[in-house]
Amino acid sequence: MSLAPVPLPPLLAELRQVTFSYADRVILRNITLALPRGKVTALMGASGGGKTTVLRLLGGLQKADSGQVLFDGQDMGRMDARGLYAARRRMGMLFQFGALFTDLSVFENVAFALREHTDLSEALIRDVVLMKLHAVGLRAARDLMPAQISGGMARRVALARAIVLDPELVMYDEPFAGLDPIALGTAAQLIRQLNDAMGLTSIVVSHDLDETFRLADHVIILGAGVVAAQGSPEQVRANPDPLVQQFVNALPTGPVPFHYPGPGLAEDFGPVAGGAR
Ligand SMILES: Nc1ncnc2c1ncn2[C@@H]1O[C@H](COP(=O)(O)OP(=O)(O)OP(=O)(O)O)[C@@H](O)[C@H]1O
Repeated sequence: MSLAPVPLPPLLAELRQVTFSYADRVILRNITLALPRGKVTALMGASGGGKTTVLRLLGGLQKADSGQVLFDGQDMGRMDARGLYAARRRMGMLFQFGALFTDLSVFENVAFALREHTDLSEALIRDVVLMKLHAVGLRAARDLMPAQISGGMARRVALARAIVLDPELVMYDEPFAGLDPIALGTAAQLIRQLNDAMGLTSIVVSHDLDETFRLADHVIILGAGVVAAQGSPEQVRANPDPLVQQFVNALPTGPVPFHYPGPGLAEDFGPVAGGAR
């Protein structure tokens, strides 16, 4: 008798009714979102809306005030230090401007996590590093120092570093920031290729609307601490919510305010002629 394989749950990670605050400032309000397994999810929204905070919660770097952060069906909020460490080993993170170690070569930058977290032989480390560098097109750049490579290449080295331990979930925080259009297109294509070839699940925080909508299978728009929309790129584009429309059409005015919330003008400058507030 042959046993049918047990199907994997369709979601690799989820936030369920999560609320999170820094001190007494609520950043995320009862949000529920899902990362479908094997897909590229884009997390977008206005600056300061809590996107990086979502990544930090998924990575177990912050704890939710309430609600559940599930990774492969397990509640990260209930894990002890050992469980968290094991979960993080299954994740690769490429954080905003994640700098390379400037005094290590490209090769050593990628090898770093292998040396820290495994006891692989030198020969195996070499093979794994060269394989990852090959995947990002930089096998021949192994001996260069970070100062000798372009910004786009550095981003690709950081990508090779993020996938060196064969993670299941890769989190990219603004992987396209500061890249020219060609390097940006290359980075997006790489994220897609690595996701599909390595059977990863990816989440990409990005402000680049066009590239990100092209790249993603699933889009989540965060606005003012809540999920304004989530679904396929087409579903999100068609969502009539004013905040979503302001965002997908890059409109300067709409529900997302220009000013960071705080005291009124009169409070800082005194009464203004004409009654401006
Ligand atoms: N360590 C911290 N302590 C207090 N407040 C913080 C901290 N980190 C972030 N915040 C605040 O939390 C809010 C959400 O920040 P977060 O970095 O998650 O937003 P974001 O959507 O990623 O923004 P951006 O797109 O500009 O990077 C911001 O208003 C920020 O000021």
